[in-house]
Amino acid sequence: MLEVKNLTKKYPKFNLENVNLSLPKGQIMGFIGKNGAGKSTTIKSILNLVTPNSGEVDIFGMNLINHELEIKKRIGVVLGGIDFYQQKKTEQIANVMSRFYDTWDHQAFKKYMQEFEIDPIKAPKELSAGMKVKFMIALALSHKAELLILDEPTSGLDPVSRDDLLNLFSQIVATGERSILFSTHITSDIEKCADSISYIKDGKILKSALKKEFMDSFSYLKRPSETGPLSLEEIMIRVEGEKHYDL
Ligand SMILES: Nc1ncnc2c1ncn2[C@@H]1O[C@H](COP(=O)(O)OP(=O)(O)OP(=O)(O)O)[C@@H](O)[C@H]1O
Repeated sequence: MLEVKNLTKKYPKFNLENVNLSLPKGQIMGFIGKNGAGKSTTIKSILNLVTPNSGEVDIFGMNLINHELEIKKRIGVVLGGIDFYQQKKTEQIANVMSRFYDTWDHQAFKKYMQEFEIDPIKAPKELSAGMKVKFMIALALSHKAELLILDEPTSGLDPVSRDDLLNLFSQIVATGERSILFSTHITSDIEKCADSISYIKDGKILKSALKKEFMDSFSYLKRPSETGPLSLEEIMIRVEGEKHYDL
């Protein structure tokens, strides 16, 4: 579904260096890293929303630069909230969206809106944070997006809404036909639903692997007294190290 090869993006004070990621069909990849590690920069570079300095992105087996329109019709993207058409009803937004996608299925859209309990006459500004993400997902599923890329979709959600959204992710990929890449710094989100984990630190991928292999690869961080496996939170905290303030 998604192959990222040696993606590099240079900002004046930050470098994204040789990012490699591989996401097969039917899987969820959790993309984790602390604030400022480069998660959003990676996602924007993958989508060509910022121009990478080098590297290649293939989606559905096609090069993104050569087939951008074709590929983007088949993906759904959620980057933060909804900052368009704040005043329009969600159903009016769907009508606009439907014109861009020849795969648009309006019956499916109505069904998703019912399933997700989103009122079609509400405007985005009247939706809660969780509802906004679900509305964006309803739009993506209605144009039959096969790959969903979401930047911190669970940030700002309460534990119940987060759990609900993560269950939805699992159900979206359950048929084996769709894949999801989502970034977060909430480790429990990843533990709950990701098949694979990619960990970015200071602009470099520290490890990208299936969940078990990923967790096992950090067992060297265990202290002698610890017998059970480390949680992802413990792994992150130990990898990042303690900061000492000179107060
Ligand atoms: N447009 C830009 N111009 C210059 N530097 C930028 C730009 N966008 C991001 N950066 C820098 O790139 C680095 C990585 O930022 P990025 O937003 O990718 O991190 P992140 O992992 O998504 O963080 P967070 O979890 O806080 O959202 C930061 O140091 C940031 O200041």
